[in-house]
Amino acid sequence: MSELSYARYGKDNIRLYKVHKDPSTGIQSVVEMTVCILLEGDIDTSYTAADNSVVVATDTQKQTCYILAKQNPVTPPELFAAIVSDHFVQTYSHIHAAHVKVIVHKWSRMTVEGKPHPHSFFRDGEETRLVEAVAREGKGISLKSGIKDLLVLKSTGSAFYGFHRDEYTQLPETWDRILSTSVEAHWQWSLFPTLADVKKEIPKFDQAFVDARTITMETFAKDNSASVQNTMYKMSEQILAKAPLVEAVSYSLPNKHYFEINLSWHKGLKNTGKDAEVFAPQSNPNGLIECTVTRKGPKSKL
Ligand SMILES: O=c1[nH]c(=O)c2[nH]c(=O)[nH]c2[nH]1
Repeated sequence: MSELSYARYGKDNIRLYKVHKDPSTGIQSVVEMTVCILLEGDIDTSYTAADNSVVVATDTQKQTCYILAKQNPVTPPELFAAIVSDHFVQTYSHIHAAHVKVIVHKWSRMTVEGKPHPHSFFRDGEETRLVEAVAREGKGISLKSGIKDLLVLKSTGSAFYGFHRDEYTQLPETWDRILSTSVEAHWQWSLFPTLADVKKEIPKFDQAFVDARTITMETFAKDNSASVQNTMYKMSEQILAKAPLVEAVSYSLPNKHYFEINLSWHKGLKNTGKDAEVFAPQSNPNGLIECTVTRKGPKSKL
């Protein structure tokens, strides 16, 4: 005998674009996102007994996403994700949880002849803004925000020495190395009891995103890094200090290695240590350093 242990279903890769047109100024603003919706609830019989009466079709979920985008603001993405997830648990008595992920794709306003252009945009980097909302019936809305694919590099100001050495160790210590990573960071908000509680905090979401991005970049640039581990901990601490409603910050940072190349075989060229100028960027393998940092003491309440 077998039984269904867990199930959820929905629509992934819902592509959505919304334009806001200000008739008084002619200025337009655009948002492009990718949405994933997954529903949980009393849906077991659709799997075990071919009972489709409990299925809110994934097409319905997609149409709902478009309708809610038309009827509500899509920014900040935390608000939109909360609205969509809350909708499913409020609307369907047999749906008890809705997971909504939003990826916001970057469109930055063009500067043309020195002025911000009213309706033209460009992609200045692949970095995305992320939100994961989970609405659970009677248990509130959980929100996790993030940033992903922010590629950074510093050409000095990073060391790595004093690490454990044994018969498996070949890596030399270094007091000056290249440090490069593709930043993925998330910050978990304290639980919001209702959608109205999310709405009360709207300005905090964009502020936290700007602060997290600025802290990440400034700490990366300014810290005389002892290791990826130590630098990412310093970033996390500062985000927690800036955003009182955030209860946990996590980072996932690949250490993208740049190897020195010994060119002494060619006419004694000096290209190692302090003379190193030409390096070989490595696509793999890479280090992968992760952490989650929370506040000490009792959990904060909203
Ligand atoms: O910052 C670093 N952390 C490590 O854990 C590690 N391991 C390694 O080989 N290089 C580095 N760099």
